[in-house]
Amino acid sequence: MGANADCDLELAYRRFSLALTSPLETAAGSIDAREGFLVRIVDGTDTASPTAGYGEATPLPGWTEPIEDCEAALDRAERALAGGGPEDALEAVAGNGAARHGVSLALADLQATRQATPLYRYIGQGPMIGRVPANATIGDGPPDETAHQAAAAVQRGFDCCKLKAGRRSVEADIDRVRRTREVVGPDVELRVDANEAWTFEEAARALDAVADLGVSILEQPLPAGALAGHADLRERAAGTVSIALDEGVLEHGVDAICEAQAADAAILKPMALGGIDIARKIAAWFAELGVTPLVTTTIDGVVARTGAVHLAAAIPNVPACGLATGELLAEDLGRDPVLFESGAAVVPQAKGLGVEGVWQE
Ligand SMILES: O=C(O)CCC(=O)c1ccccc1C(=O)O
Ligand SMILES: [Mg+2]
Repeated sequence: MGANADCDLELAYRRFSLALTSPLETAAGSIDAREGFLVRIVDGTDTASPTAGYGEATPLPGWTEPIEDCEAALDRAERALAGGGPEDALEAVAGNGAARHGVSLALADLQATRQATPLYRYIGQGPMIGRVPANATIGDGPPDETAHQAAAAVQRGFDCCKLKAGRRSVEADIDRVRRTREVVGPDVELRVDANEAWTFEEAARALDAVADLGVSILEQPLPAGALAGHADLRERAAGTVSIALDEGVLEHGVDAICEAQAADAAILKPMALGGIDIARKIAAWFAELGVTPLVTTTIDGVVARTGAVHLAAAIPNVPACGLATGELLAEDLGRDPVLFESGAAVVPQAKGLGVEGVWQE
């Protein structure tokens, strides 16, 4: 594809590092900082008041390409956009989840901004949405700390908490959930995410216990490869607890998961899937086949987090999503346009993403 005569798009990116206030403990390891690239695409033909779009490429080990590959892909995209157009830039980052996320988000933000449309309406063509429900994210800490953090989240207005699990024995995790249920009471939704930690026998024990504790979703109890195992857990749960796949979504894709009847819900991480455009199509496909799509960040900066909020707003009737992760960061790329009120993210209604002031010269 040749250069587009109507526009002269220029891509630039810069590296950042954001510390977490305290490490997020998970069964797959501890996350203590997030390093990535802020992406900007400017239309150079608009010399009077240049329009810009912003994206973020924040790789996470085990979930996306390594940061070196991400940088190399962004470098290719910069040259592809200068010598060609948007399609060439997207082709240059294909297969690199984080890099494609950054470039596609910057392009979508630019286009939605030009059309004076909030990003979620630009990508979804759907109705106006005021808020999307969100869960609080609670790390895999000791029982007291877990219960205390959940109680504090409820104090801040959340009515859904997702507890990370799987670093301890199943019995210790059941104790963590029991203590948490005791302090938050019966009306708060509790979910458990084991990040692939358990054997089938362990997962079955955990499932029976968390069912009695009123847990709504058990996320990725078994390794990603275990499609039949998750299908067996679904049968065992018999509708009491929903089984969600997260790592398994990346490994198997929509059709294999639905065919195996391995999930009630699917966790979609736009950073890992390659962008909110791709994630939105996957969400619609899952929904069509009766699996409930959910959105979560990978503990990203404000640009990617806000992109995830727009994605969630483009999914009809989305349940509580893992969007409230900005509070885990000690620093950010700029001011957060998303407020949380009564456990819901207030969706920005300004044009584009609605993120401003992230690219100081
Ligand atoms: O869903 C949430 O509440 C926040 C996101 C989250 O838990 C997460 C963040 C980074 C990497 C993996 C995961 C996960 O869901 O497994
Ligand atoms: Mg998960």
